[in-house]
Amino acid sequence: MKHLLTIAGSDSSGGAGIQADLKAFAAHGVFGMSVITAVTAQNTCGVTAVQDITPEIITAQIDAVFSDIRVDAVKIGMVSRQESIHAIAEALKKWKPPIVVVDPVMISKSGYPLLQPEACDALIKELLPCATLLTPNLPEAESICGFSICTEEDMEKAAACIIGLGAKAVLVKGGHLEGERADDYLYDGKNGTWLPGERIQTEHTHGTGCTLSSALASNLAKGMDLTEAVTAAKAYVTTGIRHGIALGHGHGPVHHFVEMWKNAE
Ligand SMILES: Nc1ncnc2c1ncn2[C@@H]1O[C@H](COP(=O)(O)OP(=O)(O)OP(=O)(O)O)[C@@H](O)[C@H]1O
Ligand SMILES: Cc1ncc(CO)c(N)n1
Repeated sequence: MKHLLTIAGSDSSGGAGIQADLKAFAAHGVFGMSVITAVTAQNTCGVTAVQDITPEIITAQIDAVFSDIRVDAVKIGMVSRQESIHAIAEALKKWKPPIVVVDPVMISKSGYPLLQPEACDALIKELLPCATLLTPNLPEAESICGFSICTEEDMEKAAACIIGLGAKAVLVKGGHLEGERADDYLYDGKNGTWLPGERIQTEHTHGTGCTLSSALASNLAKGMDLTEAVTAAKAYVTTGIRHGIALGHGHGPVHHFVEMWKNAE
């Protein structure tokens, strides 16, 4: 069995963050572990408060896992403070996990900042170069690249810019583009691939980005190549969005289909 670690924030409503990651890991039949970077008070309507975990406790959690257990892949989500980003980058240098998927979380769907403004530079300089694959949405890619992204051509330009900054591969997600499509663009510095996706008309998209990056890390750990891993992860999140759960009064979470136990006997 593959062992996966998520380094991310907790979402009390269970739709995004650590909770989404562990559900996606379970659905992919891998063993999930977690390092919590922040506790958010959050529901389907938005985020009301954030308490960051200290860099020392983040490092201690990472060391506790790696000193005892083989880690086949790491997924990194919300890390809001510069000092926490630095601690994680140092720990990655020390433990050298073979696969690191970085979802550069910046702002929640409801508009709450999950990355402190002064930490954006550290994310670009310290975490981005550790990424086997970086998975920015359009506003995140805009912050990283410093230009606005409105067309598919802009998405391709952003992907090239992010490779130039040191990520080994990048998936620029088109979920925030206007129109009928939710196409994503994968680029590894040599080959570019468009992954077609139809936009599903729904309110219930809480946790799409977290789910996609965790599915991706699982697929890569299981030995799929980049294109296979992204194709399968996009299919997983699309099904999850199609069956989004009308929970609470705001944006309900994507569904995770955990059917593995039926085949376990
Ligand atoms: N309404 C939709 N219909 C179909 N696919 C979608 C829709 N919204 C997003 N996606 C897809 O979901 C995946 C996650 O992308 P998205 O842009 O939503 O991430 P995100 O903004 O980082 O999410 P989060 O807010 O959870 O951080 C991408 O593959 C994207 O194309
Ligand atoms: C903890 C957490 N991580 C990531 C997201 C994605 O937006 C969120 N809403 N909450």
